[in-house]
Amino acid sequence: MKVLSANGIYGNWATLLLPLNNDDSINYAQLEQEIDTLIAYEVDGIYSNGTAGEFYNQTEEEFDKVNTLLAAKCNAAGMPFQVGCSHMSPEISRERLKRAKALQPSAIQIILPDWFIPTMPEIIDYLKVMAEVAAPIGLVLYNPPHSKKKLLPKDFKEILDAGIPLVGCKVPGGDEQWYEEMKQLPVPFSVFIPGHHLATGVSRGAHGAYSNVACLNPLFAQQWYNSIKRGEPAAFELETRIQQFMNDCIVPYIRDKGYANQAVDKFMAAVGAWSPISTRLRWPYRWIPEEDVALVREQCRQILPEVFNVTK
Ligand SMILES: CC(=O)N[C@H]1[C@H]([C@H](O)[C@H](O)CO)O[C@](O)(C(=O)O)C[C@@H]1O
Repeated sequence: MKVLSANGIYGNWATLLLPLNNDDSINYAQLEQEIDTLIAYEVDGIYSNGTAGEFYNQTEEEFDKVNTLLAAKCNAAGMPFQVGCSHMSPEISRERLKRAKALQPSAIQIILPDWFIPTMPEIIDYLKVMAEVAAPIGLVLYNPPHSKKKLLPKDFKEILDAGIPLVGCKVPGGDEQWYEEMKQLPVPFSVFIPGHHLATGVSRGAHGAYSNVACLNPLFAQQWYNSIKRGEPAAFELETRIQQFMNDCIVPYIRDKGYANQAVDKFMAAVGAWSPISTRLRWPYRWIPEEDVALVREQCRQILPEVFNVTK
């Protein structure tokens, strides 16, 4: 694929959920099907090895296999894709990055080193080396809500002022003030915020979402983004209901029952019923039982009937 600059990275990007068999091995047949479906739905882009792709829990062989598959299909279809080279270990991440380059992704995602909290000079040094390895492919910095070092707008400014050619970020977002400060970054920068805040986020200057709504149903999420882009007021009304569904039916699994964010992403995919991927997460993380799907699907049908009515 052609390399994307900051302005080319926008819209509704779908994460590649890691399909697992009951023995925790990867179900590659389901993975292929998942990629084919996302391509057929014409999402704005697909990315691998985010949290919901369980990047932190794959062997190097699995990493290569998952991403080779994704690259072959996306390159053939002309679908923009990003490879997640994120890893808690800087060394493993750098090696993943070297191998991912050969797959010709549109961009590459990384996280910050994740054992001892890195200082700003260490962060800049890390990103400088990673950007050199990645060039001419751009880097997107994934700074999740649970990151040990949470980057503020001023930190992104410091990184960009130091000449690090990051093309974008994937962050939890913030209030109006946060959006204002992100708008003032010194270079074009692709700011991606959580999926269920997309209408408001785009209205405040965000470029898109590496989206949890796409976990629920990628086609629904894409049509919502298209409506946001057309400036339709209905897109905001829909956002209210998406957030109602998230708050009432999904957040309690994280807040009250202690499930991981990625458990919820896979659960939402099962609720949306667009793929046969199970709710299972790799050891030792707990996943939400399949038995919960039917009830939440019913609740979702009440709040968001569109999820089950979308057609191309
Ligand atoms: C709310 C939301 O959209 N969550 C999404 C997050 C955030 O984009 C990211 O953590 C930045 O906040 O990324 C994922 O975990 C991922 O990459 O697999 C998918 C998940 O659905």
